[in-house]
Amino acid sequence: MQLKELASLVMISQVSGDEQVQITGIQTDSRKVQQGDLFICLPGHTVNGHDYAEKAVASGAAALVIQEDIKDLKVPVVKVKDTRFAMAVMADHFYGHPSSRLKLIGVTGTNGKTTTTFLIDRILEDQGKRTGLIGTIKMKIADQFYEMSGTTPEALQLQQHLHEMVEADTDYCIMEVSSHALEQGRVKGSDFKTAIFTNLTQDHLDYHGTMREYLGAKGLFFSRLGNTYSGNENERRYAVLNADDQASETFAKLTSAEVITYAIDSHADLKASDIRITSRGTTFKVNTPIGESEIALRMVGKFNVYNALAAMSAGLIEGISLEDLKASLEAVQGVDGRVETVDEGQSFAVIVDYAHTPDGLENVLATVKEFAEGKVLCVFGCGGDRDRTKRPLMGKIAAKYADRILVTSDNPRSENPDAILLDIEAGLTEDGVSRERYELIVDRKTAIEKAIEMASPDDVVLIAGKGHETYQIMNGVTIDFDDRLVAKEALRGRVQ
Ligand SMILES: CC(=O)N[C@H]1[C@@H](OP(=O)(O)OP(=O)(O)OC[C@H]2O[C@@H](n3ccc(=O)[nH]c3=O)[C@H](O)[C@@H]2O)O[C@H](CO)[C@@H](O)[C@@H]1O[C@H](C)C(=O)N[C@@H](C)C(=O)N[C@H](CCC(=O)O)C(=O)O
Ligand SMILES: Nc1ncnc2c1ncn2[C@@H]1O[C@H](COP(=O)(O)OP(=O)(O)OP(=O)(O)O)[C@@H](O)[C@H]1O
Ligand SMILES: N[C@H](CCC[C@H](N)C(=O)O)C(=O)O
Ligand SMILES: [Mg+2]
Repeated sequence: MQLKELASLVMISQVSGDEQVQITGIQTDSRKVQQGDLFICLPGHTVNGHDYAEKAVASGAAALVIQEDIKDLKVPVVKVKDTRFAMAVMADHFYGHPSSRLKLIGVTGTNGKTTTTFLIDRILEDQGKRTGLIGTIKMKIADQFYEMSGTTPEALQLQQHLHEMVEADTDYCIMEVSSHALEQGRVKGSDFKTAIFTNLTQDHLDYHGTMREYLGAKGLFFSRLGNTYSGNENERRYAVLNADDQASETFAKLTSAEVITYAIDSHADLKASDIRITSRGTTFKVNTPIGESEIALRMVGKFNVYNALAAMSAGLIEGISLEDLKASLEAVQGVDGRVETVDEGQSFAVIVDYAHTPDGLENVLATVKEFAEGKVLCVFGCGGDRDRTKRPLMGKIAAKYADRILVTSDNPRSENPDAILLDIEAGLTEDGVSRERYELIVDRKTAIEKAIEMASPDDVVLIAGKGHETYQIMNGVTIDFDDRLVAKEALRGRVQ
């Protein structure tokens, strides 16, 4: 493709040099540039991509896209106002508008994105569809799996992955859309058929600043949806909203797509009732626009009823029958690291969960409390280089629900691990929790071993925060660490 074809996508752009130069790839990381690539310089949060322009040229970049002037460049240059915007539209064009060649379903919200995408994936696969999945745990293209380093890829990688899915003949891509992604325009250029909202509670205030800004970022997903709607079958767009979350009112007003609601407490198109939770699963009744059903999930927790309702809504949009939705949802064993039990035949329960926000922790602790016959022991921490204000809140929640609390490390990253524990302790002790009820143990392995050692028959040990993660990032170094394996080892070593 010629440079001028890509440059013409951005109205306010200026090309210097040969605009007929051939572009064979697009890259935003100088370390990955190959001969013939177009290197797009992104301003960045830590470093400035413009500083790597020369390196990119030395590695073979055929042309550059910049938003800041760079002197003495030896290749053609396109100057634009916003290289992130240019990246999104150029990548979408370069890869042949992949999002218009498959059905794209996106899930946003503070908690429940991964779980909901997995449920939708299962529902569609059971209909014989070829699916792609992009999110926190993995990327899937038909039957191939790939490691992911974040939740929502940058626009360039996203368009590339969608293109790979089109090439692999997938009918759908179901993806998680994080608030960071929305704020940074990572999904610009992606045409979603269905946009799903799970919930909005506190997280990521380090990045968004206030809940208002965080709400604004999520709102971008719905305001950009359905603007081309004309009644044509292929142009129909849907916003699936959780009516029990007040943010949904805002999103319903922002979108021109058809709104479908789900809820447990409020009036909604899909409404669940008669929820029953045991240590083995959750049953509920559901009223939908096409009839009633009774569902027995193998997944534990009221929050999973919300995730199931969101997934059912996506299924109904695709014309799937209630019987089939029920069969698919009931077949799901669970999602990796989400309320996952570790069973070595012990007399108490050990559960690993990915709750890493105040709301997530409160939900999972409330769920565990509901079926625990003995004490609840909770091992958890809070991530470093992330929202600090959630630390005391999570401490307070642990004190409210758990009988014994072991505060420990959860990816302290570049921060002092002891200082993070003290931030959590400040909230934990706010309501006068006694000193015997909690301990601060920086080493996560020791904390897990201790909780397992302390447990009595019928107790529940909840290890929260890392779920499927297989690493711990401490002092900037990443080491292998898997809560489930550590718990297994500790259970095997325990004197029963
Ligand atoms: C705050 C944030 O979102 N940062 C993302 C951002 O990094 P950045 O802007 O700091 O990039 P940078 O490192 O300054 O580099 C700027 C430019 O220089 C280029 N560069 C850099 C070095 C070099 O040698 N050569 C070179 O060309 C880089 O490729 C980049 O284009 O762009 C990078 C490349 O796309 C991302 O990897 C990075 O995610 C970081 C690692 C991150 O931790 N992000 C988290 C907060 C995040 O986005 N999380 C959400 C999930 C949250 C949730 O919902 O729970 C997610 O969607 O993953
Ligand atoms: N609908 C929900 N509402 C509240 N909490 C939930 C919900 N679903 C899951 N959780 C809790 O949040 C944790 C994370 O769930 P999940 O991985 O599905 O969310 P996510 O939105 O993908 O998270 P992330 O932003 O880190 O990718 C679960 O382990 C569970 O404790
Ligand atoms: N997507 C979330 C995951 C947090 C998981 C937790 N284990 C942590 O490291 O804080 C984030 O990057 O903020
Ligand atoms: Mg996720």
